[in-house]
This record gives sequence, structure tokens and C-alpha cells, in this order.
Amino acid sequence: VAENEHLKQDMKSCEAQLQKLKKQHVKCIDCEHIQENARLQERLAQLQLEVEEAKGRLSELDLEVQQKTNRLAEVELRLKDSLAEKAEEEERLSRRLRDSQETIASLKAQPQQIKYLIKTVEVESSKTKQALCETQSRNQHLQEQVEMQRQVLKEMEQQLQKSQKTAAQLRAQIMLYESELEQAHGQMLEEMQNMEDDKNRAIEEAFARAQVEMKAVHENLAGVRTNLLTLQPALRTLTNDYNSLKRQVRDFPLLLQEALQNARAEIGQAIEEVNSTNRELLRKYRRELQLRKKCHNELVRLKGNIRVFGRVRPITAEDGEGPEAANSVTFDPDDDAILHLMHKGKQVSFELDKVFSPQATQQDVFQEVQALITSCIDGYNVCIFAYGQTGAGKTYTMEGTPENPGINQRALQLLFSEVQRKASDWSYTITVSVAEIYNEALRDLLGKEPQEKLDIKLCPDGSGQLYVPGLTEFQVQSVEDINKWRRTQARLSVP
Ligand SMILES: Nc1ncnc2c1ncn2[C@@H]1O[C@H](COP(=O)(O)OP(=O)(O)OP(=O)(O)O)[C@@H](O)[C@H]1O
Repeated sequence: VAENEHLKQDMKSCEAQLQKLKKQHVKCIDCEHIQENARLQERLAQLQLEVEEAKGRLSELDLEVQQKTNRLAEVELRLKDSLAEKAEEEERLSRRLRDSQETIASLKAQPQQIKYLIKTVEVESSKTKQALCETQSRNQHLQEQVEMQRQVLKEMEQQLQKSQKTAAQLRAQIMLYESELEQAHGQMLEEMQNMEDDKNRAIEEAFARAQVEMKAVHENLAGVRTNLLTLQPALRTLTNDYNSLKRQVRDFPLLLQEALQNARAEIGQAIEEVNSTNRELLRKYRRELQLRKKCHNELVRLKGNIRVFGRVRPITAEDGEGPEAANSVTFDPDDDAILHLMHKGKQVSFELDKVFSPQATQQDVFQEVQALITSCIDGYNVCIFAYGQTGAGKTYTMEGTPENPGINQRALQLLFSEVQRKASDWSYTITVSVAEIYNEALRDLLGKEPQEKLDIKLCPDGSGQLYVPGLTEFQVQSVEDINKWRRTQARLSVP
């Protein structure tokens, strides 16, 4: 208990020290050392609680020992009482036994006198006979009494034996109680000792831990103190920074307003510049458009609104051999617009816009009509068609082969690539229609009723353009879309 008190005092002094340290560093509210202190205090409180609990247990055990001792005293008292009772009983019984034995002895001694009396009475008188009879009956009665006394003595002897046995049992039980009590007492002492040891050990450990933790806390506090010292300049710098930031924040709306005004002026200027650039671009575009129109008109003026090209295909295996298969056209080496033809032995010359020799490639031919595709994108109506006798090479020139495509495919490729190129500035819609005129009958090859005959009419807007009412039109996005419709059309057209 003294040690407990000592430990408590130590703890109190530690707590007081902690409180003092806390007051010294009250600014450091959330630092980890304070938290650690709080943890240590918690631990101390816990240990105090444990000590209180151990004390409570100890007092309980004391109470138990007290109760057991009281019970033992009671049992001893009861035992003493019963022993005294037994002794008294024994004393009483032995007294009675002695009395009985004396009585028996006196009774045994009496008959001889009676016998003697009988003999003497017989000889003396008849009167005495009666007295003898009385004496005999008395003798009988006394014998019966002796017998009874014997019986009582026997019972008493049995009772005495039983009492002695009971006393022996009680003694054995008392001894057993005593040994149990002694054992319990020993156990209790041992347990108390163990508990005392545990308590002391726990207190020692807790104290040692508390000391170590206190030491660590002291060290940490020293560290915190040095940190505080080193942090002070940083705090000063931060305060300065904060003040300058505060100034900046105060001035910020003004600066912002100024910056916004500048930005607005700059944006306005930029918008103005963009607008002027746009105006310039628009002007240039219009000029370009006019230039293109002028170029087209010039082209049309120079090359004519309708241009005719001649293409001489090479001799193929299908033409056969011999003079029948010989080429009947010749070219002018100085002028690619003249074509000579031998007719009935005479040379007839034809003047065209251009003549392509058998060596001319598909690309050469397309190059010549390429400008018309650009005119088409610029909004002019363009028509390219092939004319010639069977086997002259119309299909080859217009359609070509997949490996070497003709004007159609190349024109469509150019059309879509141009549209793609201008997509950021212009939006185009390309539609496709396929019609066939055969034997003066017009039919819609993409329509649902391809056999149905259609009419060609003048546009009612007075533009002089022709149109076919009811002609099917499909919007297309790529060359492949067109080719798909063309494949449909190829199945339906006149072979
Ligand atoms: N420039 C050329 N180079 C090589 N072969 C050609 C050329 N032009 C035509 N041919 C070949 O000549 C043959 C006939 O050509 P194509 O079918 O184009 O004639 P076409 O005028 O369309 O005939 P049709 O009017 O009967 O349809 C084909 O085998 C074709 O490949």
C-alpha cells in the first residue's frame, strides 16, 4: 500500500509536470506530443483503475477469509458443546451403570438371606410360611427388576457405544474441516501473495513505461522547443508573405479590372483585325470567284462551249490480221488537233479540239477534261459523253478497267476529293440519278418501275433548263456509294 501511495505521488508529480509543460506550450495545441501526453495520461488512469480493481479483489478475499474464520470458530464452539454434552452423557450413563451394578450386587446378596430365612421359617412356624410366600413373591419381583435393570444396562451400553462412535465421527469431521480450512487458508495466502506480486509487477512495469514515455515526451518537447525556435524566422517570412499577399489581394480587383480592360481592348482589336481580315478574305474570294468565272469564260471562249476530242484506240487481237485490220487513220506530227483518214483512196482531214493517239493513256485523256470537273464544283453545268461506232472504245474511255479507270471514275474521285478539301468552308450535297434514252424512250434506271417511260420537260422557272419529272435521286457521300447505284443500274440498262 505504501508503495502504491508512493507510485501515486510520483504519478501526481508527473501529471503536474505535464500540466506545466502544457501551459508552457499552450500554442502547440494539435502537436503529436500533446496527443502522446494524452495517451500516457490515459494509460496512467487505466493503471490506477487496475490498482483499484486489485484492491477491491483483495478486500473481497479478506472478507471471505474473515467469514471462513468465523465459520470455523462456530464449528469449534459447536464441537466443544457436543463434546461437553457427550462427556456429561457418559458421566451420567456410567453413574447409572455403577448404581445398577451396585443394585445387582445388593440383590445378589439378598436371596441367600431369603433362602436362609426360608429354611429357618420352615422349622419355626406356619405363620411364617405366609411371610415366606410374600418374601418369595418379593424375591420374584426383585428378580424381574434385576432383569429389567440388566436390559436397561444393555441398552445404555449400546447407546454409549453409539455415542462414542458418533463422537469419533465428529472428531474425524472436525479434523477434516480443520485440514480443509488450513488448506483454504494456505491457498488464500498464496493467491494473495500472487496477486500482490502481480500488482507490484504491473505497477513497476507501468511506472517503468511511464518513465520511458515521460523521457520520450521530454525529448520530444525539447525537439518541439528547438523546432519552434527554428520555425520563428520561417513564421516571420510567412507573415511577410501573407501581408504582401493581402496587399496583392486588396489590389487584385483594381489590377483585374485593368487587365480586363486591356484584354477587352485587345480582344476588340483582335476582333476588328479578324473582321478586317474576313472582309479582305471575302473580297479576295469574290475576286477569285470572278477570276475563276472569267477563266472559265475564257476557257469556254478559247476552247469553245462544246469541245470534241478524238481518240484512236490501238489495234487489238479482236480486229484480226491482214490489210482489213490495218489502221486507216494517221496523225499530223505538227498539230495534235488534226486527224487524217484514208477514204476510198483519198485522204480526208478532220480538225478537232485534240486528237489522242493509240499511245495516249487514260490519265492523258482525263487531264484534258479535268478543268471541267472544277467548273462543275463552281456551279456550272457540265456534260461529257462518248460517241462512236461499236468497238471504237467508248466504254474503255469513259469507264475503263478497275486497274486503269476511265473519265467517270477519275472525275468522281476528283469531285469528292475537292468537296472534302473545301468541307471547312462549304457544304455540298451530291445526288445521283441514272436515266437511259433508248429508242427515243426515257427510263429511270434507279426507279422502282424501270420499265415506265418518263418525260423530259422545260423548267418552269424560265431558265431554259430541262428536267425529268419523277426521276429518282439518291444522295451519295462517296465514290463507292455511286458505284453501288451504278451496279444496280447496270443490271437494268439495255445491254
Ligand atoms: N485506248 C484503248 N487501249 C486499249 N484497248 C482499248 C482502247 N480502247 C478500246 N479498247 C479495247 O477495244 C475493245 C472495244 O472497246 P469498247 O468496248 O470500249 O468499245 P465501245 O465503243 O464501248 O463498243 P460498244 O459501242 O459496242 O459498247 C475493248 O476490248 C477495249 O478493251
